This record gives sequence, C-alpha cells and structure tokens, in this order.
Amino acid sequence: MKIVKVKNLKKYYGKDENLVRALDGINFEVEEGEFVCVIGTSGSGKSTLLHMIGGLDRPTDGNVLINNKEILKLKDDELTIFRRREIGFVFQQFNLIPILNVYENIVLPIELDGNKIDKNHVDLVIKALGLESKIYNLPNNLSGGQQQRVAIARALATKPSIVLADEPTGNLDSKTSQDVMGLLKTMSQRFNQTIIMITHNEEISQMANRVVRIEDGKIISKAVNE
Ligand SMILES: Nc1ncnc2c1ncn2[C@@H]1O[C@H](COP(=O)(O)OP(=O)(O)OP(=O)(O)O)[C@@H](O)[C@H]1O
Repeated sequence: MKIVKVKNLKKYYGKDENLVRALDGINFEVEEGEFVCVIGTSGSGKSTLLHMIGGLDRPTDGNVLINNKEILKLKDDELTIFRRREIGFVFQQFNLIPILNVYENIVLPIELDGNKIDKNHVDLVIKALGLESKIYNLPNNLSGGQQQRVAIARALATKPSIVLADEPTGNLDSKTSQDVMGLLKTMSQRFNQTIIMITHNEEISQMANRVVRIEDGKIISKAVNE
C-alpha cells in the first residue's frame, strides 16, 4: 500500500522578484514500511517537503495523502491530532526537555495526547535503542548519540505509522551516525514503520531502501538502492 502520496506539491515563499519556489511540483509515493532518503543540497527544498508531508505547514498548491486521507482538507485542530497520532518527528536538534529524565521525555507525547502508556511497547523501544540503563538520566548527562536515540524512542513510542526525520544525524560523528541509521532501519522493519529521512550526506543515504534526489524544489531522480 502507498502510505504517502505527494501530488504536484508546490510551496512558494515571497512574491515578485523575491519569489522563492521552494517546492515546484513534487510528485512521489512511498510504500508502507519503506525507508526513503530525500537528498539534496542546502536550500533545495528538503525541509519544506518534510514539513508539508507532516502537516507542519500548508503548501501553495498540490496535495498530500497519508493513508489515503487528504491531510490538507483537515482543519488546524484536526491536523494537530492527526499529526500527533500518525507521525513521529525526529529533528537534527534533539529537542529534549532538559528538566525531564529520559523516560519522561520518551512518554511525553503519549501523555500530551491523553493516552494510556503501552508500557510493553515503550519498554521494547527503550531496549531496542539500548537506553535501559539511562532512563533516569537527564538529557544533559548523555552524549549526542544517546540524546538522538532518546529522540527516536520518543518518536516511536506513540507507534506512528510514519517517521519523518530531518537530518537526524546532522549533529553526530560518522560512526554514531551509522549506528543511529542502523537503529532507525531496524526499528522500521520491526514495527513496519515508514521512514522518510532527509539528509545531504550521500553515505548516510545509501542505507535507505530508496533515495529521492531533489534540486531547486524538483525531484531529479528516484534511484533504488541495492
Ligand atoms: N519561511 C520561509 N520564508 C521564505 N523562504 C523560505 C522559508 N523557508 C524556506 N525558504 C526558502 O525555501 C528554499 C528551500 O528551503 P529548505 O529549508 O526547504 O531547504 P533545505 O533543502 O531543507 O535546506 P537545508 O539543507 O539548508 O536545511 C530556500 O531557498 C529557503 O531559503
């Protein structure tokens, strides 16, 4: 099943001589359980694309379907709920709450949504990411790679069908980046989650099932990795 369908997506900023075509007619689809990397140089439109797919911002034109639902037809409050339930976000900045310990950070989105914590699932995620011994630590006492693993655990704890990751390894050294990528891949296979990750790093992108290249707001190739 195609879990994500992006149709003729456009996002323009500014006008007249200041017009920026950040996205200029993007079409692509993502299969459920697929791990796709979107690669492109700085300013090519990667973050804008991810924000539109995640319903963090609205496009100038075009359509985004998640699970065959047109997310742009949702009202802002419906979109917020949809986002919280269906999508896990991982960003370059880990965005952990400094006064909450690792466990509290991980379950925060579940609590914000007023849901009961599925302790088995949360424990599974914590274990899979190798964080069992760190759950009472405050984020500041962890390395960058550990903090990013907490951010990934937080994104996965709500069992989202899609994980959107914006340069999640951008702040990590290359060995830690490979580890974090490996974990993302393992987790997506284990829970049949779809991952769309943006990067400008060729080496990192090779770990995905598929690489989508974007330049000046347009897709220039959709290579399939081995
Ligand atoms: N809020 C905004 N207002 C005006 N222009 C914007 C805005 N957000 C992005 N842009 C422009 O849209 C284009 C695409 O930006 P975007 O952040 O999507 O690129 P990117 O590929 O993610 O870049 P990077 O790798 O540097 O994060 C750029 O030219 C950027 O300057």
